[in-house]
Amino acid sequence: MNAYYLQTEQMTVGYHGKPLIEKINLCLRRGEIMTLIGPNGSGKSTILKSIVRQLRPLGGVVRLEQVSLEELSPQAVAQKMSVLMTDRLQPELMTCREVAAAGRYPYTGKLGLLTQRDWEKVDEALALVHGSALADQAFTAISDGQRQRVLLARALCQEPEILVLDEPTSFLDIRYKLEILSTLKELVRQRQLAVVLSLHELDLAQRVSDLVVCVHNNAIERCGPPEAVFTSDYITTLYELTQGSYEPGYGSLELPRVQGAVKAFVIGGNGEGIGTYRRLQREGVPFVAGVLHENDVEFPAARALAVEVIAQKAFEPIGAAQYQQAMAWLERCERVFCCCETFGTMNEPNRWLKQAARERGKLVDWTEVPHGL
Ligand SMILES: Nc1ncnc2c1ncn2[C@@H]1O[C@H](COP(=O)(O)OP(=O)(O)OP(=O)(O)O)[C@@H](O)[C@H]1O
Repeated sequence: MNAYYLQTEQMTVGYHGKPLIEKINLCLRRGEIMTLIGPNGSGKSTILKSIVRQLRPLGGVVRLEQVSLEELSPQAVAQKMSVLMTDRLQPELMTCREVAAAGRYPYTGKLGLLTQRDWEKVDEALALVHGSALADQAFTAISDGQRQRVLLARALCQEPEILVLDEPTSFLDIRYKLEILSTLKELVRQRQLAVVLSLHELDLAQRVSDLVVCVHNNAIERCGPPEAVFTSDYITTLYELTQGSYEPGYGSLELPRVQGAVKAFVIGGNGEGIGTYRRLQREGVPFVAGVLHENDVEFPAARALAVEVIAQKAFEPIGAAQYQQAMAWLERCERVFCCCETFGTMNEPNRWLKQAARERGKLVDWTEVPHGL
């Protein structure tokens, strides 16, 4: 049986004896990634700090392989668990290689001397996070993102069985965000690590996590696989979104649609309309989109940003009713944008719409439209 590696049983966390979240029960196996999400100040870091003993839980037990952390020596814990928290470390006069090497101390003797083998592990870990070139630079003289990678190397060369990371991707540019999360995913697969982390990037959380834990309203409000958590309705509730919307398919956010008298009609399809919808939104132009198949990749963006979307059921040719509805809007609008170059049997009426717009002198070449339509 694949037993749980990490378990929190009725763990209550908080500060100065005052509970913030009570009776938290979380379970994680090796080979799995658990991600904590939730709004600022909801308690993600507090939970992580309590798991790693930086903060003493106010109640309950944290177990590693069924053994309470209280019963394990600090060195035994350090050989199993590496931690990367957001606290800004400012070690004076240390090179990045020396900072990363601190991860090896659970394995050194009393004098803390590193062997050749230890240094090899340090260099391997630096290479894993693409930090080899930073090795001899002063830790205080590199960027926040570079520092984050060196600290991850420190956590990795500790050769843990479980990694606990608080917002490991903050400060990283998109390349390193992707690289760090892919490295983590690979380590989880190859070394059967267990990983607990907190993330603010919902799109990344959706892609890397086996389990997502939602922290909100002083509770673990929901916990489950990403498919169960990342629904538009729930993410709106979790983050108390009052503006814009969340699109679960891509894990993306859209700004609120522009309301008001409709000025433009967009003939979309094939994903090519998304850029136009966003530009009209940015420029404050209320628009209608159509005729779009409900399974078109751009349908969610159109639904989020257009005043109205004229939709056709998936896999069905555009029907007469939808075409007439679109024509009625087209007649009323000042401008028509067509993002499609190609038409087929399923969207032939969109070609007629484009032709109608051209005949009425309404068809706009987007590239020639000045800003502030
Ligand atoms: N040392 C502390 N003493 C007392 N209260 C604290 C302390 N640190 C954090 N808190 C409070 O605990 C609550 C949870 O904070 P925490 O840092 O765990 O949230 P978070 O979900 O990690 O937030 P963020 O997404 O902004 O990092 C907040 O209300 C915060 O003000």
